[in-house]
Amino acid sequence: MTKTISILGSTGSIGRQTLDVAEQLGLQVAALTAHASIERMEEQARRFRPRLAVLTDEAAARDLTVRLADTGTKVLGGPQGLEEAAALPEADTIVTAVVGMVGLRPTLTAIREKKRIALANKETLVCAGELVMDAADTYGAEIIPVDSEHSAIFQCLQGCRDRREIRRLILTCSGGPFYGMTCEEVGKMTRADALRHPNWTMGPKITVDCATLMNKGLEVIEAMRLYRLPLEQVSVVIHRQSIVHSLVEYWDGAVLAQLGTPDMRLPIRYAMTYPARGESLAKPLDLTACPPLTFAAPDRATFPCLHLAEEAAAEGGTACAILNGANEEAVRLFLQERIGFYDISHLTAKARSAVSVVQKPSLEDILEADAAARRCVLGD
Ligand SMILES: NC(=O)C1=CN([C@@H]2O[C@H](COP(=O)(O)OP(=O)(O)OC[C@H]3O[C@@H](n4cnc5c(N)ncnc54)[C@H](OP(=O)(O)O)[C@@H]3O)[C@@H](O)[C@H]2O)C=CC1
Ligand SMILES: CC(=O)[C@@H](O)[C@H](O)COP(=O)(O)O
Ligand SMILES: [Mn+2]
Repeated sequence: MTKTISILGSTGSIGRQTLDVAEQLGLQVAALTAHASIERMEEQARRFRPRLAVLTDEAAARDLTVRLADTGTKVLGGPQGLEEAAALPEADTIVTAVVGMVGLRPTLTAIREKKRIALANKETLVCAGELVMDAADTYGAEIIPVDSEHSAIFQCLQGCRDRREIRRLILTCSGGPFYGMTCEEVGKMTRADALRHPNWTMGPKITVDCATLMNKGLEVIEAMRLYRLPLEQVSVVIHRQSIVHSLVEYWDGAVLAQLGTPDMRLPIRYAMTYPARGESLAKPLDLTACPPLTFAAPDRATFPCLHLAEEAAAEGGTACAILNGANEEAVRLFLQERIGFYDISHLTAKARSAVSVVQKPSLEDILEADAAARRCVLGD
């Protein structure tokens, strides 16, 4: 059971909900980090009194130092601050809630420090999942998934003593805001349209990934790495209501599912209280009041990002880091309204064709693959 946390990405959607859970469970907070959200960070630091507050943007960190001068909180600037936060001895649990593969180095640091890692930052596992899981085994660090589907699977695997009993994992997928549209209709969708997720309120990058279905592709890779299963044992089903969070099918035909209202505080809380369960303060799921639960096959032709991710997963090596780096840059351009919706999949496919894949990669190979993919998307 967690007593003291540090949160990497405390000002974001997962970070803020983690602080709500921390308050409810009475946890201490050792460190908070963000990129440039000065006001939100000042408010959080005054409320939770961490020993360390980090803003990776140096100018923002200088401003925060002045603002927090009357508190006992030390302020650091720059990306290396994330690793300092991940290594702080007071924290037993590090919540990785930054967006993007910037979470990779601090996650490795936390693993070396044998922390419990409550992992929301899926891009880290997509780019370097094998390295991360091997390091966790070597150092004896626990990785508890926070992503709702992977938490659901983690919960359905409690009591499974032999992973060879699993026939397949079934990830549910809402289908996003453009479900059921034709390619022609989808091609006209704007930033504002893509940011309207049907069931979840999340940060902008993951919300766009849900609209392209890249989020589900990243989650397929995340599941393969977390549970060390091949692509053939990870499937996707459209479930518009986001009430069944994912399922595990065993070889004897039993299919176990975890259900709940779409509320990230449940998987966040479970990662803190595991193996025990805390109490939810939200309204319980009322099965008689919820809409009919439906299931359908995903449309990989209209949403090519899912297939792009599955192809990268099948190829292995640095293919997933290339996919992820290209997608991060393409989504950034889409959010800046500089490219259209289908340019995200086109640019990602272009980077996958242009950048060579290295098998059995080192950390340096992965970082280089990521950088090359980003250069390809930006035309550098
Ligand atoms: N939101 C959700 O419900 C879910 C999220 N996830 C995953 O969790 C992660 C976080 O998602 P979410 O909370 O939605 O994202 P948000 O965009 O809401 O928050 C991102 C956080 O990361 C910080 N950050 C952004 N860029 C950098 C950077 N370059 N260096 C350091 N810190 C940075 C932000 O700081 P600042 O505010 O200063 O920009 C903010 O604190 C993602 O990997 C996402 O896929 C998984 C499942 C559900
Ligand atoms: C809350 C969460 O875990 C998100 O990753 C969510 O799964 C997004 O929903 P879809 O990808 O199913 O649209
Ligand atoms: Mn998810």
